[in-house]
Amino acid sequence: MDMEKVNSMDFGEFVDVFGNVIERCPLIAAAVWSQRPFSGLEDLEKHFSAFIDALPQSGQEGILRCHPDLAGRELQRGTLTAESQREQSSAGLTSLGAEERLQLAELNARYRARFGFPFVLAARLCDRDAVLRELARRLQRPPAQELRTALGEVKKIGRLRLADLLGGDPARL
Ligand SMILES: NC(=O)NC1=NC(=O)NC1=O
Repeated sequence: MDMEKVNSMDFGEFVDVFGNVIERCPLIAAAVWSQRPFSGLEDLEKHFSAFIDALPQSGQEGILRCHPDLAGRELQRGTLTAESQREQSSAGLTSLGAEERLQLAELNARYRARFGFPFVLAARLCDRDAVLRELARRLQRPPAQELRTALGEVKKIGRLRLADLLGGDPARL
C-alpha cells in the first residue's frame, strides 16, 4: 500500500486499516489520522509513538492492559486478534507443553501482580525460550523502568504491524 493511498483515506478507512497497529487501541489510529498527510512508514510510526509518549501514566498502563497474555487464556480460547495470533504462533507459543504453559502462566501472574499490567514483548522477534528468559529477567526490574521497557515493546509490535500493512521492511526503519 503506498502513501498516496494512505493519505487519501477517510477517517473510517484509516481506522479500519490501522486500528489494531496498537493492540486493541483503535483510539490511537483515530487520533493519528488527523496528522495526515504522512511522508512514509517512519512518519506514521513517529505519530503512533508520540501519542503513546504524550499519555499520562494511567493511559500508558491502559494500553499495556489491552494486550492479551502471551500463551494465555485468549490463545487457548482462540479469541486473539489475527495479528496477535500470528505473532504468538510465530514465537512458538501455540505449541507449548503443559509444563511450559504452566510456567509462563505463573510468571505472567507474578509479573501482573507486581506491575499492575501484563508482560508485553514483541513476540515476533523472539522464540519461546527468549520469552521465558525475558519475562523472568524483567520481573525483577524497578516499576518505572519496566513501564518504559514495556511501552518500547508495544512500539516494536506497532512498527512490525505498520511494516506489514505498508509492505515495508521492518528492519530498515
Ligand atoms: N503480552 C504480549 O506481549 N502480547 C503480544 N505480543 C505480541 O507480539 N503480540 C501479542 O499479542
